[in-house]
Parts: sequence; structure tokens; C-alpha cells
Amino acid sequence: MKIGIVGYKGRMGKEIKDLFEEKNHEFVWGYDKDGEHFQEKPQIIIDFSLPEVFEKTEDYVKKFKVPLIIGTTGLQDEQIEALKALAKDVPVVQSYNFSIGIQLFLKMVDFLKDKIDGWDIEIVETHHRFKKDKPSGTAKMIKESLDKDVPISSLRLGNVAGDHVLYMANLGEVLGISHRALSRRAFAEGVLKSAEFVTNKKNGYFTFTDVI
Ligand SMILES: NC(=O)C1=CN([C@@H]2O[C@H](COP(=O)(O)OP(=O)(O)OC[C@H]3O[C@@H](n4cnc5c(N)ncnc54)[C@H](OP(=O)(O)O)[C@@H]3O)[C@@H](O)[C@H]2O)C=CC1
Ligand SMILES: O=C(O)C1=N[C@H](C(=O)O)C[C@H](O)C1
Repeated sequence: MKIGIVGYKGRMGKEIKDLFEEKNHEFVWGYDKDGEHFQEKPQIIIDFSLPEVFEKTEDYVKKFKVPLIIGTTGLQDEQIEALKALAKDVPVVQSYNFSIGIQLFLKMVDFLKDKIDGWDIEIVETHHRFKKDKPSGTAKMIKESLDKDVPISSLRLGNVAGDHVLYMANLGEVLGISHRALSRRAFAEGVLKSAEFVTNKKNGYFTFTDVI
């Protein structure tokens, strides 16, 4: 397929471009801080950038009338609503984490969330020093799955690709669930799966949970 990437010069943008090209897809369009790179109209747009770029992404998706995969974190509620409106016309896949491991993590949370009443519960997320948002989108998803107002601690250390730990403790024991992304490749592979998933869809709002 012919892909377009918003944030194509960034860490995730480059990882996605490399993976798709490795699988014989073609990068034909991009948007980044210095503007548009246009070679051809893309068949899909993938956005890994910043919330402030969202309106540009929205405009381009409407202009090209193509599916959107969006992994940008820190989106405002109104931007999520705008994505849902966009999804009436084109397929949209939105997730704050495109790794398989975090999907399994969320399933474990769903299984145990009503079995830990009265326990101390905390989320710790660790990311590279360049990450702009805090707490991570994934930590917010874990908190939402728990359906409880739990504290989130954020560490910004070196070049960590993405670590999330959920600690749960009562007076006699400590239980933990942890996930570590060893590189950004894990996220890019989820984006590829999502791009394949939307090819036969006309419209609709999906998360990565729907994809796997
Ligand atoms: N859902 C998921 O699975 C994952 C989500 N993410 C999220 O993806 C996003 C990108 O992460 P990452 O690749 O590490 O970040 P980067 O900063 O490396 O990439 C973002 C890119 O967008 C560019 N940019 C900044 N401002 C603008 C602008 N106004 N207009 C156009 N382009 C702009 C940046 O340029 P410049 O560098 O010059 O500022 C950069 O090239 C983040 O929100 C991150 O949290 C990351 C990993 C996985
Ligand atoms: O910015 C990153 O790098 C990551 N961001 C996502 C998040 O905020 O949860 C996903 C992943 O942990 C990497």
C-alpha cells in the first residue's frame, strides 16, 4: 500500500516508514515540522506526532478521504470526539499503545480489577528523556481500565522505549504486572497490523483491541 505519515521525521515516523518499506509498502506522502512531502496521494495516513498537529491531520484525512491510524498521545477529549466524527466517513484506528503486550496487560487488568478492593494500587511508567507528555497515554489507559483513581508516577530516563508497571499490594503481599517495549519496532508492527485491518473497512472507529 501507499502510505502517508504525519511526523515522518520523528522517532516513530522513521520506525514505521522502515518497517512498511521492509514489507514492500511505499512511503509516498509525509507531513512534519517543515511542511509537506508530496510524491503521490497516500492510501492511508498514519499519525505519530503531537496533539497540536491534530487539526492538520484531520484536514489531510478529509482531503485524501483515506483511513487514519493514530498513535499520538495526549489528545484532548474534543480531539477524540473529532476522530469519532471523522470515523463516520473513513476507518479510524486510535490507540495510545500499539504493542500486543499492552493489550494482554489490559486484559489482565480487566480480569483482576474487581478482586483488589482495599489494596494499594500504583502505576509507574518510564520513558526516554525526549518524551514530551506526562503521564504516558498507556498509563492513562491502564488507569481507565482499572476504573479507579490511582496514582501514576512518571520517570524520564535515558533512551527507555516504554516501560509500564502496575503494582498492587495488601498487607501481606505485592502483585505486579509489567511490560517493557524493547524497541519501537513493537509499536510499528501493531501499526502495520492496523493498516492491514482497515483495508477492507469503509468507515468506523476502532481501537487496537479491535484489531488483534
Ligand atoms: N501509540 C503508540 O503505540 C505510541 C505512541 N507514541 C506517541 O507518538 C508520538 C510521537 O512520538 P515520537 O516519534 O517519539 O516523537 P518525535 O518528537 O520523535 O516525533 C514527532 C515528529 O513530529 C514533528 N513535529 C513537531 N511539531 C510539529 C508541527 N507543529 N507540525 C508538524 N510536525 C511536527 C517533530 O519534529 P521536531 O522533532 O522537529 O519537533 C517530529 O519529527 C507521541 O505522542 C508519542 O507519545 C510513541 C510510541 C508508541
Ligand atoms: O512516547 C513514547 O515513546 C511512547 N508513548 C506511548 C505512551 O505515551 O503511552 C506509548 C509507548 O509507551 C511509547
